Amino acid sequence: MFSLTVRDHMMIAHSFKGEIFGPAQGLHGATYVVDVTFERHVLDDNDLIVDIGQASDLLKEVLSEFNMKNLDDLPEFEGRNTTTEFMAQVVFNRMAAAIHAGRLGEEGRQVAGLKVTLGESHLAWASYHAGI
Ligand SMILES: Nc1nc2c(c(=O)[nH]1)N=C([C@H](O)[C@H](O)COP(=O)(O)OP(=O)(O)OP(=O)(O)O)CN2
Repeated sequence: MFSLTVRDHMMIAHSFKGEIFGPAQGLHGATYVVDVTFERHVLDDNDLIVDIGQASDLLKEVLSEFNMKNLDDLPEFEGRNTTTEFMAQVVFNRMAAAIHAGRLGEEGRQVAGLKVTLGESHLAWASYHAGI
């Protein structure tokens, strides 16, 4: 399996519900480093998994939905904790839907799997990884 990773980041604010979160129950900010790995069994005619520029543009567009937002204000996250791992799956779902919609072209549909990793600091990160 071939894999290619592009990186971007998003700055968000959020708060969590639950004693386990301690001080993070209050509103606080995070700058997530977001890595998306595209997996493919066979390279395309240009010997690419996906074009790095197109993949980077798509990731930036997906993250723009959340960048500089207070995630507590977004109705779709009501009742959930927008943890690092939760947001990794959210970004995964957005990327997978965009690829299925042809946003990386017909060749992009040959992407067999994605891994999305959100780094919340240099000490902790979480991923969601699945076939698409
Ligand atoms: N599995 C996860 N655990 C925690 C997440 C997360 O996204 N996934 N996030 C947080 C907070 O948002 C923040 O990043 C850290 O908060 P804080 O309470 O300061 O950190 P710790 O839990 O590491 O440390 P304490 O010793 O409990 O203060 C927290 N956890």
